[in-house]
Amino acid sequence: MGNLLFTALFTAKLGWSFRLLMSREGVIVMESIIEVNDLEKRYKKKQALNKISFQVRQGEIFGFLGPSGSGKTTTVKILTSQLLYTSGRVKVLGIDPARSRPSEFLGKIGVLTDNSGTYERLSVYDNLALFCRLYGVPKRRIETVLDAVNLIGDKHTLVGRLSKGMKQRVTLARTILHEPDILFLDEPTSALDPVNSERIQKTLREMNRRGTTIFLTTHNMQEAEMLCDRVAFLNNGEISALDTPQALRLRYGDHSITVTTPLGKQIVQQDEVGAGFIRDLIRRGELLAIHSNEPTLGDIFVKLTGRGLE
Ligand SMILES: Nc1ncnc2c1ncn2[C@@H]1O[C@H](COP(=O)(O)OP(=O)(O)OP(=O)(O)O)[C@@H](O)[C@H]1O
Repeated sequence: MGNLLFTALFTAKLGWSFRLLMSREGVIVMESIIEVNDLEKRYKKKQALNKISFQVRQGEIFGFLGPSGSGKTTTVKILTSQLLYTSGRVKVLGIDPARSRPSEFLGKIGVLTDNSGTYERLSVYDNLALFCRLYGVPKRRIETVLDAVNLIGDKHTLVGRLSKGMKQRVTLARTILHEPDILFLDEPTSALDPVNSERIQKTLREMNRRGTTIFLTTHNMQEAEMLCDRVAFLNNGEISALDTPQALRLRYGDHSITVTTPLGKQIVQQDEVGAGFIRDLIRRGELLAIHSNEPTLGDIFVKLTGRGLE
């Protein structure tokens, strides 16, 4: 962005105001929707975040991956104005969450964390109706969000009678009720079975296609691979890598291929020697199968940090 000619050219209205910048080449680019610089958080003696920096672009699904205790929830709480930070600079939709006015800020974001409460003694529908009033959203939105989280058939059930996974889906429905510009999701599918995880992931992709930026924390690497445009690896309060899943796989893969021949499996490097070997196998009709050995995000995490994501 160093070669930007003009800033603040336009203020477009897409739910919130964002600045469009024009580069020297005349290409319009969008500013970051989340900007974090040298963010530090100390809880008494515990250094939970150690000067982390990252940006999230408008329209991205950004994954924050890290094992338990790495600082994911702390980051989400800071970004959503639930927790004050020790030092650094943080901007979400151009606002410092620590200095935000709840009435201005909270209507623009949706937050799903452990403590996103629902009322156990109210039905699913009445819970959502309450939040419709709070956000000034028409009640007809309730059917749409219940369908998105696969709870239409349970709308008259008391929330207290639902399973943990179903409660998590009610909370997600509440989180997306007011169509926020940014969704912060802390482990959104951790309590869900595979069918409902898939349904929620589909809903998130649809919301993203309609323009919602999503900040997702997870230690589920398949989920991150499937959903995220870019991921950051968080370890002990520090970011050890940040890029698209594909770029990370290319950078940290060993560029080898597994070939299956009548004699069994063999690992071959992607170089001239390997190419010659594969050509010979094809000529002799002995190449039965071929697979690239791309690492998973979990493999890369272990390679970089020496520990797993679980
Ligand atoms: N209120 C608190 N007081 C003291 N230490 C805390 C507090 N909250 C979190 N921590 C510590 O800060 C570090 C980061 O915690 P955080 O909850 O952000 O991690 P996480 O990556 O979200 O973990 P998990 O996946 O288990 O939720 C941990 O060492 C945790 O013990």
